Amino acid sequence: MSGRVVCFGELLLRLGAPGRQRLLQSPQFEVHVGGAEANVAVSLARFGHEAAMVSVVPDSPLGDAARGELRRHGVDTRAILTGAGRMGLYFLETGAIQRPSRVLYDRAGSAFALAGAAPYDWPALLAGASWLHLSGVTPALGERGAEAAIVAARAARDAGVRVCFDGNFRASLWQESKCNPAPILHTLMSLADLAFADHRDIAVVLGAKASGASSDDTVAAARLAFEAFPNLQRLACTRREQRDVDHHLLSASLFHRDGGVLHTAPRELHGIVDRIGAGDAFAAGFLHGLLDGMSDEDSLSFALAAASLKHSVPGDFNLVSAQDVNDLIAGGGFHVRR
Ligand SMILES: O=C(O)C(=O)C[C@H](O)[C@H](O)COP(=O)(O)O
Repeated sequence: MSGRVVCFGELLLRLGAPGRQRLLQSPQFEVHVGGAEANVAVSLARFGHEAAMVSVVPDSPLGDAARGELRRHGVDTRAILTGAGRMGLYFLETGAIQRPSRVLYDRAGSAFALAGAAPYDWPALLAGASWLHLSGVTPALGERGAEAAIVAARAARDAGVRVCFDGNFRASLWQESKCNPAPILHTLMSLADLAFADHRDIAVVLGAKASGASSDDTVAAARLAFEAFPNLQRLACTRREQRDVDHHLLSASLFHRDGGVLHTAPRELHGIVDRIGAGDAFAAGFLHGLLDGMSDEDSLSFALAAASLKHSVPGDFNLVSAQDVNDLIAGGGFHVRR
């Protein structure tokens, strides 16, 4: 069992300070293409699925390069349109010892944010799709982004295409947008069949009702989400415990509308190379499980292993195959494979 997955969101360029340097400590940046939903599209394509990206980039060498990078990884890029505006950027400074990593967005006025809902012919784009994937990043770009995300999710529901929504709460973007996230995210969650959200995302949407849910009480937050959102069938999240900047424990939970709850054992991640994109790798891993007809337990285990492997790969994309993930699950060890 497989199916086409349509991912909708902004393509970004990441400009990362090399190694563990501070931003602009030296005159170089390492450039990677990213963006939450594009990261999911690349993972799914690498896992063997038909993944299409729907977006708008500027008609410029930067937009062309970003589109080309997705195509190189097997994503269907025919619905990456061009429009007026700039390329969205983010700057990354990777932390070390007691200095945390920092992301600085520079994406106001991007072609994607300016485009709003207008350019997309959703019935055509969704034809033959089994899922639409989108995230809380798009509505955080401002009123036009919020409208675009809601129109896309409604079109998917109207077309009988399941909606996968990743909360991806970005406080700095919401602040800049001057919009109130709660009602917009509430609408999007109400359209989703599958959501990636933890107790903090749920508290943003449901306010005081869920804010009592501590990190030990994601179960209660999930219950509130199922009450509030009748279309929601499954809710998944990761939990990260940081031992130090390069040593984390990553585990995952899955909640099902029928009351089923699954928690994985933590995976221990030492010597982290790059954690950005691990949440997107998790979402793609879980979707892969569902598309391949795996049980919820196996899908969750695959998703966690995929997210864990992302920590070993520089850049936003999780450049691993389903075989790499299955090898990790099988406990293949760390000998050089020859
Ligand atoms: O698209 C955006 O606005 C982004 O922030 C791009 C980020 O590279 C990914 O979304 C990473 O997110 P995680 O998987 O949670 O680490």
